[in-house]
Order: sequence, then C-alpha cells, then structure tokens
Amino acid sequence: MENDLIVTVDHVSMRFNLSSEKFDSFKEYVIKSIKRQVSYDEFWALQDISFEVRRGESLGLVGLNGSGKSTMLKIIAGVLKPTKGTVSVRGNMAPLIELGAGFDMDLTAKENVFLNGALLGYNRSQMEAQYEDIVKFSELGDFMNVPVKNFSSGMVSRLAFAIATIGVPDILICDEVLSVGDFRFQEKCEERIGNMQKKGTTILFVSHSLEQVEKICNKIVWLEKGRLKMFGDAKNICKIYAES
Ligand SMILES: Nc1ncnc2c1ncn2[C@@H]1O[C@H](COP(=O)(O)OP(=O)(O)OP(=O)(O)O)[C@@H](O)[C@H]1O
Repeated sequence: MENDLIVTVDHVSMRFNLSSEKFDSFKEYVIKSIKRQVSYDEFWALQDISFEVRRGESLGLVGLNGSGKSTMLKIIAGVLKPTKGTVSVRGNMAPLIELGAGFDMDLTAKENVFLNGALLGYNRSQMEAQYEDIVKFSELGDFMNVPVKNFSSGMVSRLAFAIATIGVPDILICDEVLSVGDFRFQEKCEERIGNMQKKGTTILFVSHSLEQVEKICNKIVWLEKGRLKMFGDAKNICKIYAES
C-alpha cells in the first residue's frame, strides 16, 4: 500500500510575512530592510496540514476564499517551500496554475507553444508532433501567428491548457482552470481531464464549483482558515460542505 502513495503532505504549515509599514520609495524599503528596521506581521496561511493521495485517486480541495487551497497546491507543485513540514511527490507533474503565466506576451501563439513546451521539458520535434493537436484543441487556428498580447484572457487560457495537457502526467494540478473559457470549452477540458484519469493520472483539483469537484474527485481536503477541517470520501464531505 505504501507504494501507492503518490503525494504525501506531512504536517505542513506556511507562514507569510506581511509588511505592516508603508514606504515612500523602494530605496527606503531596501535601506530599512538592510538595517533590519522593517517590521512584519506574521500570517499563517496553512497550519499543520497532513493528508495523502494514492496513485489514480483524484483529490479536490474545497474551502472558502483565503482558506489556503492555492497555497497548498503551490507547495505540492514546488512553487512555494513550506515553512514547516514536508511534501513528498512520486512522479512527474503538469501544473495548471495561473494559466499562461509562462507565456511571453510579445511572441506569437505559435512561438509560445515551443517556448512553453521547452519549459515543460519537451524538445522541438516532440512539440512539432503535438502542434496540430494543440491548435485543434485550443481552436485558435486563425490566431497562431498573432502575438499573445492581443489575445483575450479566455484565448490565453485555452492555449495554455492545450499545451499543458499534451502528455499523460502522473499528476495533474488544476487550480480553478475550469472556470476560464466558455461553457463549451470547459466541457472539452473536463473531457480531457477525464481521459487522463482513465489513463491513471492523479488529479489535484481546486474549484469553487462543487458540481465539478463532485464529478472529478473521489477524495476531498476541506480547508478552513488554513486548517484541515475534513479529509476523506468526496461524496460525504461535499454533502456536509454544501450544507455548512
Ligand atoms: N504570497 C503571499 N503573501 C502573503 N499572503 C499570501 C500570499 N499568498 C497567499 N496569501 C494569503 O494566504 C491566504 C490563503 O490564500 P490562498 O490563495 O491559498 O487561498 P484560496 O483558498 O486559494 O483562496 P481563493 O478561493 O480566494 O482562491 C490568504 O489570506 C492570502 O491572502
């Protein structure tokens, strides 16, 4: 059973330091911070969180705004280092966090396909083999030679989703990605996530749509003000959460 574990979150806490002072200039901030005259308020976004995910399971993170869902996903993705505790991940990950953040807005959509592919670890010929699928899935055929700065936010998200989901990763991290794009495109994304699940991908999923969470996930982590309120079977917890 131990070998089934794909993500283990062990007593994780995350502290952010919030500056409580106002500075007239960046220079003043730098000088005061070198002289250690800047005071911070401590804010614990996550406190003592532990849970585990088994290979092939799909975990939803639910909770109100600011409860720590995105912070938890960023720690699992390795974007943030926890202040306390450890996270161990066995397998490769495709993180869908802040879609389009890796794009160079001055480059065309086509150029960004190859740039993003490289960032995800694919070489040029691998991306060439995937290119037509990316164009077809994102439905941006007429726009591939247009700089991404002229795209709507929905178009940016469609392109980023199409690129990030070309392979079959061990773990797919989705932070609110299905809330972007129109209804029809959301359905396409759900279908693609479903196909990855069938091939064995473990999904870590954040959404404010309980309907989507119930459809995709079989396990739930419920966070409340940075603490773990419940962890377990999706159906039970979604019911209690919806009634809370
Ligand atoms: N880089 C940061 N610096 C300071 N505080 C932060 C930072 N990132 C997140 N926080 C704080 O941590 C708390 C948790 O934020 P997080 O984005 O993880 O919540 P969330 O559950 O994903 O919220 P939402 O549902 O609104 O997306 C919030 O109070 C937020 O202000």
